[in-house]
Amino acid sequence: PSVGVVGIPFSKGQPRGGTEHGPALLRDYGIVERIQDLGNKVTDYGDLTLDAVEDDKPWNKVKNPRTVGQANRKVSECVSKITRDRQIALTLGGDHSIAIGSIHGHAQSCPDLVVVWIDAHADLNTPLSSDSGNIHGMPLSFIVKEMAPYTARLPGFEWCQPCISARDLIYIGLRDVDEAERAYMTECGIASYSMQEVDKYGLPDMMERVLKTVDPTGKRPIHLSFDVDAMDPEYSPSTGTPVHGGLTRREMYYIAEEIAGTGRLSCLDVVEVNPSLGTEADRKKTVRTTVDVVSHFFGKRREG
Ligand SMILES: CN[C@](CCCC[B-](O)(O)O)(CCN1CCCCC1)C(=O)O
Ligand SMILES: [Mn+2]
Ligand SMILES: [Mn+2]
Ligand SMILES: [Mn+2]
Repeated sequence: PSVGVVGIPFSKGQPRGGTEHGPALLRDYGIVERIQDLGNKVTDYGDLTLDAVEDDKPWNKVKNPRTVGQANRKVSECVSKITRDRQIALTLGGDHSIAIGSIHGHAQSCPDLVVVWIDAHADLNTPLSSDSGNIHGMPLSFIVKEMAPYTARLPGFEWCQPCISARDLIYIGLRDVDEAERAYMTECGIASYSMQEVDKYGLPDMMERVLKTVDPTGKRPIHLSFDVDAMDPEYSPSTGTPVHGGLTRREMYYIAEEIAGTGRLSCLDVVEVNPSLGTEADRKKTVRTTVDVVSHFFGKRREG
């Protein structure tokens, strides 16, 4: 298959500087070559140029709304182009707010996509419900149509229309969900396989249920949004919002191999690697694990 890689050096969806260096670090550790060596045809589109918007005052408590909105408009245009050319888009973040643009852009060329969101968090707060005001905790509230009654239109997001239904979204790995997010998930009927279900069903059964729930006909393009904090901090310590009790390296390999096995992966976001956090050893461990996991999304199989 052919893959289009784009770096999204962005950190304004959250307060910890460093995620803007994610794309460079992932490239330094050979993420492009690893995918090429697996027989994929890879086009590297380089990094987007993302500027801060002057005088970008908060909206209520929400920080950097115009800067995040403007950046995601560029992400949407880029991902729309890559997926329109029938390439699998690989977006290298950057914080998770970039998923607003990547799903929006992907949906322009693949309107029947489904979203598998692998994360410790639901990222379903709205500009009104968020206690942090960090947009990386809100991306899905801009994207899920059923969230419209609970959210607000922000300056900088005039271009962004919700583009998926709640039934086209499913979570894996949740273990730190805010009260409001839990309520929205119930209200909108969004399916989720938290770490409790991972333990209850075990990965093989769970992955079968995940794919049957969100794509029963087994025909729809998959948008996989991978927040590295879904993994246990033992494997990915250098990330902004680590939560204990996460997925192991082996579990991520299995999930990635199952998704790759569908042959329908159409866009993969890899977000929230923050090289500025933790020790040098933490940084190395985080990026090496992430590059390894990504190779399993693009054809690496332990069976050979
Ligand atoms: C759980 N929601 C948080 C974290 C969002 C993480 C975003 B991700 O992209 O990394 O997944 C935390 C909200 N607060 C809960 C109460 C204690 C302080 C943080 C938020 O800021 O909305
Ligand atoms: Mn996230
Ligand atoms: Mn997260
Ligand atoms: Mn995170």
